[in-house]
Amino acid sequence: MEIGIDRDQSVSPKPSIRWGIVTTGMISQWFVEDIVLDRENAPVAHKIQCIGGRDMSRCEDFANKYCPGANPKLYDSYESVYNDPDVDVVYIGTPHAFHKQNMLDAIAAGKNILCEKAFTINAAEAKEVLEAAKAKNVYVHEAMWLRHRPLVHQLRKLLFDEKVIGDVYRTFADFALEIDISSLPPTSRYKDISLGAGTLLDTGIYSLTWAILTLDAGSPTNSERPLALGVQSHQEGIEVNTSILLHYPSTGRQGIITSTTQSNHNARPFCTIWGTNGFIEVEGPAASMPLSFTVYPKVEGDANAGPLERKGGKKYDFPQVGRGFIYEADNTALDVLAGRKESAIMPWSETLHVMEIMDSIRKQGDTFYPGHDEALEQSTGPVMQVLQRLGPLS
Ligand SMILES: NC(=O)C1=CN([C@@H]2O[C@H](COP(=O)(O)OP(=O)(O)OC[C@H]3O[C@@H](n4cnc5c(N)ncnc54)[C@H](OP(=O)(O)O)[C@@H]3O)[C@@H](O)[C@H]2O)C=CC1
Ligand SMILES: O=C1OC[C@@H](O)[C@H](O)[C@H]1O
Repeated sequence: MEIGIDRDQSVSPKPSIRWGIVTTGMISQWFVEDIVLDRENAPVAHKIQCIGGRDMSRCEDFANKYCPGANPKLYDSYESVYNDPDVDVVYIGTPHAFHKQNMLDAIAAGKNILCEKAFTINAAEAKEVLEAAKAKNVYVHEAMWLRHRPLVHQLRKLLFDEKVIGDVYRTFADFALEIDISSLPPTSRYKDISLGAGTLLDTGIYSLTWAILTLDAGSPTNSERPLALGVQSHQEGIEVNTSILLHYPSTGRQGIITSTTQSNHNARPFCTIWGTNGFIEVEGPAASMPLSFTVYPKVEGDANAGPLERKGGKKYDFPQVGRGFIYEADNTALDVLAGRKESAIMPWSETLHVMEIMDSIRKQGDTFYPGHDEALEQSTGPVMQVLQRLGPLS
């Protein structure tokens, strides 16, 4: 069957896309529940063509619970999803450590891919995947769903086109999620280093994304490489706290970025952006799920004389459909149907850009993933590179 021909044109005369879902885990559940929602104005009809997992009974339960009525094929292997000729695009929801191999396998079978964040464990793995995708001429897209939200597009328009807060100079962003590592089973993806456990790749990536989106007007196609200084702390060998200072040399803009699994107490708001004429607070349950932002004028007065009152702001609300996965799903479908190989919202260069910044932070923070990071561990870190450039200190 050709891509994009809806099998039931009488009911839904719109383009359609057939998804092969890899894993029955939590994110696959969230993603599938959203994309099968009945939406009047959906630009694409999303079909769950098949579901692949390591266990057939989990696949059955998944299909019954999260896409009843979709009648997908069920497979007890991921390979069967890659080899299903009726799949237009594969959604990969395994833990980060498997993303590289899963994507290489899907690419070898000639499949288009939407793969969960973090795209891979490090930038070298990301390059390997993207080179394979290029050679095979398939679509690959990192599922950084945040970037697809209408809220983000509106916020960046106000920031960089309309300059509603003047010239941006600073952003704070936080992602806090309380996960008691010691009480988790050793097989949990939050505890098992071989699955990619650690806050930066899991949730710090959102805080970093907020800083990039609000400090770098050139993102995603012409991103500037910021200076990134990071510290990380560990519990039972797992990175549980990351704090990063970002500095953009061309503008002097700075970001303070944090992620932790030691507290549920997210910064409120989870993101604040300051400019020369005002500031913006972004709110929502977490940095992955922004629901509104408020634009405030600059707070005037002498801070030394006492606490200063903020003046009333203008609030922009963005009620989401489902959990908010439809935006990346619709855009992915439209890309694939149009024959594009990259997403304009999260192009390959931006995935590499983010992975390279995270590599640099992990190098400084002494967080390495065995079996993935040997080259990174042996490389010269960013702080040493600066010291070497400066020469001997007298
Ligand atoms: N965009 C977002 O908001 C979110 C994204 N994520 C991302 O999604 C990915 C998966 O996270 P999440 O769904 O929470 O993880 P889960 O642990 O809930 O699911 C992962 C699934 O991967 C499969 N799997 C294959 N091998 C293993 C293994 N050795 N150990 C554990 N699972 C294995 C399993 O599915 P099966 O048995 O069916 O093969 C498992 O259910 C991560 O990369 C994460 O960063 C996660 C949460 C939210
Ligand atoms: O992407 C994510 O967002 C929500 C978090 O709960 C989860 O750990 C993370 O993977």
